[in-house]
Amino acid sequence: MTSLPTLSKGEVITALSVTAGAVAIGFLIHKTLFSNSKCVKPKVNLDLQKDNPKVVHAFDIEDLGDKAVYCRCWRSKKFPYCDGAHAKHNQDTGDNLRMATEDRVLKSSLAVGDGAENEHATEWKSRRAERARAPVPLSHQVAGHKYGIHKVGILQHYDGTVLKQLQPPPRGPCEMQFYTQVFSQDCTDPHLLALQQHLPKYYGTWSSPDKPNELYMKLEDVAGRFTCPCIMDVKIGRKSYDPFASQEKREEHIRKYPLMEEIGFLILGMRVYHIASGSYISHEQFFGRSLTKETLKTGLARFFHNGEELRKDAISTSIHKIRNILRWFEGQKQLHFYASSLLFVYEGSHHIGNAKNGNETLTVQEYRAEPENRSNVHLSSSKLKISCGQVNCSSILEAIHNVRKVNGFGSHSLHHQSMGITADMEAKENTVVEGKRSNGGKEENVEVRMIDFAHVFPSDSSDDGYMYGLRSLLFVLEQILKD
Ligand SMILES: Nc1ncnc2c1ncn2[C@@H]1O[C@H](COP(=O)(O)OP(=O)(O)OP(=O)(O)O)[C@@H](O)[C@H]1O
Ligand SMILES: O=P(O)(O)O[C@@H]1[C@H](O)[C@H](O)[C@@H](OP(=O)(O)O)[C@H](OP(=O)(O)O)[C@H]1O
Repeated sequence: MTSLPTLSKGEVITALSVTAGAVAIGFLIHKTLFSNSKCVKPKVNLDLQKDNPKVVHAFDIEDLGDKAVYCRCWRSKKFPYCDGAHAKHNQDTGDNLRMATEDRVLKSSLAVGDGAENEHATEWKSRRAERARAPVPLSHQVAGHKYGIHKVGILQHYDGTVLKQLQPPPRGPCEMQFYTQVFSQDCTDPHLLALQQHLPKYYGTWSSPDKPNELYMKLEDVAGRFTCPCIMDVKIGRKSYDPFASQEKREEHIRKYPLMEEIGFLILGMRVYHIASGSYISHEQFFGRSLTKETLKTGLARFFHNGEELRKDAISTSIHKIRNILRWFEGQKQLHFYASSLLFVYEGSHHIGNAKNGNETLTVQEYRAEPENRSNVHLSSSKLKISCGQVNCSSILEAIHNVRKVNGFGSHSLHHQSMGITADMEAKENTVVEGKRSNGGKEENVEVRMIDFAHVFPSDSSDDGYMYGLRSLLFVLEQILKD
């Protein structure tokens, strides 16, 4: 048996020190390289929802108001909202946390009373309000031009009106000129006054603060007061191009719908509310162009069929309204309308009388009482003066003529003629007070309005092409009713 060497006291102490050092170094190496505990760092979240794998808070942007001040130190008693706990945390630890400092945080800046931050909050508030007021594409546009990369057409203003961007000259300025004259406060021309009731109301011009040079016409939304509006756009007249159209444009229009001359109208688009499915069926321009003399009646009838029944009430009210428009045309010889449309709207929902209160949209009287809008009209008038030289209602013929001349286009004869205006005077009785009619529920559930006036020309004869179209349309509608 081998005996262990005997160590002196000094040797024992040295050996123990070396061993302890080696163990300590080994422990440190192990801890650094292998131990899980290397991940254990001071925690941000000390005690909030510890049984939850992830603490998530979602906020609706619309709900963000003055209380949108969020805790970032995770020590708030009101978490996720800030209670000022970060101040103590910063003091204790030398940290530099603060409440959430996003754009939407209003309370922080307001509470602090810091001028710059208040300005920031005010600016944010106004940006938010601006965003909420930004126009959106009109959801119920059934035909017409669409512009720009996003192919946006008519817009919907937050106040319920629609915005139609001015088309390039001469169309846009001519259309604006036409609306301005018809709805001028100084207007005394009985024909124009009588025409008001057949048009969407005109509320002057509008432009966005970002793009003040893009001018829009602000118009009554003809479908705005309906719950489930069925809408159809029908172009009226034997020619869909004006007398100054190039040969190329004439040929293109004739090629697109050779029957226009004979039929006198063309369905540009429609959407119909189908009761059973609770959804809209839409037809675009190709549908209208595919209709022949044989299929025209059934094609047109589609607009009045809700999948369950033919809405004869809507047809007869439409006929009544078209007759009123025809009467206006029979009494005037000063304007010719090309490529202009009739916009049909009827209430598609089950309950007749469902149309929203007509007074929800501005009446002309209300508009006239509104100073902001009045200044808009002055703006448009002064712009017009530059191009037309005048805005007096009595001189609509010269004004339209001038717009066309300024833009290098010709004009029809400028002769004024005095004519029988009995029918117009009758119609004038009803002028302007749309939405306050008292002739029963049915009328209020149907609209037939003239729209699209980019090609209106002064004349000294009656507009036979347009009247032909109206009579033809009346004939087909009456046939549908009879059948
Ligand atoms: N005042 C209005 N109220 C409701 N909808 C409207 C109104 N004006 C236009 N619309 C919608 O926008 C569509 C196009 O309108 P409008 O005919 O004025 O535009 P446009 O671009 O000049 O047409 P086009 O390409 O036929 O010349 C209409 O078919 C209709 O759906
Ligand atoms: O229905 P589509 O096939 O889109 O055809 C357009 C439609 O006829 C428009 O009414 C017309 O504008 P105007 O009524 O102002 O003439 C436009 O002419 P444009 O191409 O000259 O703009 C046509 O292209």
